[in-house]
Amino acid sequence: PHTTAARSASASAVGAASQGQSGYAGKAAMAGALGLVAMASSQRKVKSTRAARVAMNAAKVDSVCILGCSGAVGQEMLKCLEDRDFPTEKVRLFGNRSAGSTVSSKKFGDIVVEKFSLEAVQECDICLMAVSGDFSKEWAPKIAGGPKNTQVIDNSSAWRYDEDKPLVIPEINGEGRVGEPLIANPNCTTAVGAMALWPIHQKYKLKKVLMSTYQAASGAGAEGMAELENGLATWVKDGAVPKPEFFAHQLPFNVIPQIDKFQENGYTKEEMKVTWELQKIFGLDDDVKVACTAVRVPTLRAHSESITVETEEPISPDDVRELLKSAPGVKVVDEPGSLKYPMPLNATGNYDVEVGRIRQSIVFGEKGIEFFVSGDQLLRGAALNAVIIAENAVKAHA
Ligand SMILES: NC(=O)C1=CN([C@@H]2O[C@H](COP(=O)(O)OP(=O)(O)OC[C@H]3O[C@@H](n4cnc5c(N)ncnc54)[C@H](OP(=O)(O)O)[C@@H]3O)[C@@H](O)[C@H]2O)C=CC1
Ligand SMILES: N[C@@H](CC(=O)OP(=O)(O)O)C(=O)O
Repeated sequence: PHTTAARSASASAVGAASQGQSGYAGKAAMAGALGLVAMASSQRKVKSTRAARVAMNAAKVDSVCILGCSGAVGQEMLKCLEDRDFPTEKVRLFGNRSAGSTVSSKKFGDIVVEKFSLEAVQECDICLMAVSGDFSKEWAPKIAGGPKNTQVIDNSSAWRYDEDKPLVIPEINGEGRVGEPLIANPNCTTAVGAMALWPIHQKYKLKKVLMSTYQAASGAGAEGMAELENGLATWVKDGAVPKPEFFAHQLPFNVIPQIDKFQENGYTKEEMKVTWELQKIFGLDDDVKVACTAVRVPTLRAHSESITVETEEPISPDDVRELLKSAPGVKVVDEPGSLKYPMPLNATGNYDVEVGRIRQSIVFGEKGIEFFVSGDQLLRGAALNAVIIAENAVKAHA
């Protein structure tokens, strides 16, 4: 059946593809759209090609599954597995409303989306989870282990703050924990900022971090993207934006300074996630302070952040530029004279987080800098991060 979710997600992906994104970005969005269109229209049965059983210790696994394959993150996970030539014989897809539809994958063939069941997911070596935190709370611990010793890499916030569970950005703190049965992926805003902050912390030691964010509609999932697109399309047609159903307020022509629920201290949960998760991933001392203001903006994809840091050691913009040029997962885009700086449209569909506008802070002087980052939160903050963790797990078991 062609579900509402599949329809709106495919519309979103087509929209992203036609939003002026070039190269990988446009292609990625269009491929996602085509995949969902195929998923919706085709009921073809996938021929069962009984792959030779390859154990986890042969640098290639039998099967990887994506649980939540039709969502904003799940669709990108399949693209990452394809683009990175992930060492697996087979990819299986699980969903709820999308179950029964077919996704056409260039690399893995036609894949029929299966309804979630514990037994079916536990037939896979690795489960990439892109479902809600509540779903993950209930099912991730049951999935991890089982007859295939299934490893779960979870994108939700369910396990991030659990002391026993690794919270991993592979380029930062991935070593040593790749074999754990359940690994948590960070919040997308945290992951995008962390790519630039980690090299700075290692060299100059962070003392204070102040962040303001500009977060795209897709951060709220496929339905968030659809509401932004539909709102703009209706405004063009009728001259008015419909009442919001998904976001708390109208997003077109607006910005909303609330993402997730307010906490007792006046910050939102999204803002506190940045504090909690940078502390855990970087292993920050309690006296290093991190504060964030998280804002939803009417862009489709890629989160941007304005970041000010105070450091223990003197720091200069030129040194930071040089440092970040060789940092993994980072691309320095910092030529104000030729109007080159990070922007979400340019970061969309790219693995690297763009960093620019690097300048000495007039607040913190020689021990402070300010900069701007844009990174594709569906990739760096979710799908790509999870797939790199899984790649490292396969390599480690080889
Ligand atoms: N969007 C983002 O930028 C980021 C999201 N995350 C996290 O990743 C997770 C997924 O987010 P996102 O992709 O945006 O969400 P979406 O709302 O776009 O997608 C949700 C997915 O969950 C599936 N699902 C829901 N209920 C079930 C069920 N009972 N059984 C099987 N599948 C089910 C849906 O399947 P179906 O359509 O078939 O019903 C859909 O594929 C969330 O925990 C989110 O917090 C993390 C970082 C970034
Ligand atoms: N909350 C983020 C995306 C997200 O899903 O984050 P988390 O996985 O921490 O709930 C946003 O809306 O942009």
